[in-house]
Amino acid sequence: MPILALQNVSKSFGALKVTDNVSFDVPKGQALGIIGPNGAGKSTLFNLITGNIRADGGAVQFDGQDVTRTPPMQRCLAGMGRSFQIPQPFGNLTVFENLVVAATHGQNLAEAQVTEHCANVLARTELLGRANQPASSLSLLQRKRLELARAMATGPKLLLLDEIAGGLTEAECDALIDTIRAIHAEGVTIIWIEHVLHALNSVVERLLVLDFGRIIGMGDPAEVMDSREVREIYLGIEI
Ligand SMILES: Nc1ncnc2c1ncn2[C@@H]1O[C@H](COP(=O)(O)OP(=O)(O)OP(=O)(O)O)[C@@H](O)[C@H]1O
Repeated sequence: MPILALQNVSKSFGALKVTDNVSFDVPKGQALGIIGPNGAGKSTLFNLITGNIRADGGAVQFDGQDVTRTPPMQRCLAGMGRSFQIPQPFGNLTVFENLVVAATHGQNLAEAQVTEHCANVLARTELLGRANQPASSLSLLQRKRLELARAMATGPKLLLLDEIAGGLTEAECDALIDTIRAIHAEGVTIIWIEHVLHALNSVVERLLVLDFGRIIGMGDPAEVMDSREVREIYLGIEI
């Protein structure tokens, strides 16, 4: 059974069709990459999956349940965690306090378990040494790590990452990839939108390409990247 299934999901903003009859499944434990030109509808697709925006048509199933009309908070409690393209921590709270907020509200964890759970997430995201620092004082890589940690603190079965590698140096990117790989190895299903293709392709097992809200390619990353339509539309290479 897939952990996530979209069937004919559509969304328009006025006359602009941003999600055009999109259907796909994600098996449990898989890492799926999503690529596409700016404005292709990638973040909108995440918003439809998490419930931040309501689809005009179609259905979303998560972990065997129809969640098409379920609010984002309930989807989070059911096991969907996400990072945002622009990190959105509580700047005045410490790194640890940010995780406590996520763990307390994002999953049904007993109060006595919160501290241990958050310490564990800090270790897995390599933020233990920053635990008592205000979030506003972090470097870009640390803010990306905190964004990942906040999503992990909600105890996700499905982790949605929105351009988490953007703006990092090569070395920082490699360090973040190691962390994401380790999370994936623990069995967390991942859907990752990313423009940094080498980072994405070093983690994902399957690639989905969006263009003007439509899926124009899906499958093995190397085969998808090699297809004529993807090379023409996404990479702008004339064949
Ligand atoms: N709330 C909204 N109201 C109106 N138009 C929107 C809204 N959200 C997104 N759009 C438009 O929908 C289109 C797709 O936006 P979206 O952010 O999903 O693209 P994207 O593929 O994530 O782009 P990028 O790679 O630049 O982040 C864009 O033309 C955008 O301007």
